[in-house]
Amino acid sequence: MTKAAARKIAELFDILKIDYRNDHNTRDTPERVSKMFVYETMAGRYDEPPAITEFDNATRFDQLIVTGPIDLRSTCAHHMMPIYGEVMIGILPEKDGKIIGLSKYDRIVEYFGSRLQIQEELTMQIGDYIEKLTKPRGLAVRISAVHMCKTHRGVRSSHKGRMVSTCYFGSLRDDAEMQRQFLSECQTLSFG
Ligand SMILES: Nc1nc2c(ncn2[C@@H]2O[C@H](COP(=O)(O)OP(=O)(O)OP(=O)(O)O)[C@@H](O)[C@H]2O)c(=O)[nH]1
Repeated sequence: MTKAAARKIAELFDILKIDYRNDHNTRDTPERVSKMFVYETMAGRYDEPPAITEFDNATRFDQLIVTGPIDLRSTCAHHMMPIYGEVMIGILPEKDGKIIGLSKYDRIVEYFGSRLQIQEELTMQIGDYIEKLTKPRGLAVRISAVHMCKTHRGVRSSHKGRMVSTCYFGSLRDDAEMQRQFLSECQTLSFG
């Protein structure tokens, strides 16, 4: 796949009149970009989802857990420009359910970020995956991100401008008080 993609990127460079054959800086760029797509920025399309260790909820802990900020690195589906930001995840565990290792939330974000995305779908995909895996009582996924397709081209908006998207699952969907608690924890974690 990397070899075939590198050939096509070289073809694109020819069309764009980028002389990668003679310019020492771009000589290996078709191969580099190809490897970056396959092994890095779009790896989530080709790799298996991360292995998730599940534990019994031995102490029957059923209060809100919030983890974050988890760094988000993704790529916009429309212009293939970077999306970067932070993800906060809130979990209301089921007393008789499963809990997963804390680091696995970061791995799940990395996995779904490593492909062409729009933020709304990314938010849902992370939530759906965690919900199916652990069946918590409630779940919240909140993403705050900068879209470089807006800051580095097109409208060239402020780098401070972010998009925030939040998805609630299970009992958190209709529990305004618990949503407030989640948002308050997000604020605490964001500002240390
Ligand atoms: N809702 C949503 N919109 C996004 C996201 N990422 C990019 N967009 C927007 O999707 C649109 C891209 O489609 P077009 O309007 O066809 O692209 P364009 O003509 O190059 O638009 P401009 O960016 O305004 O120059 C732009 O308005 C982007 O700002 C996202 O994650 N969610």
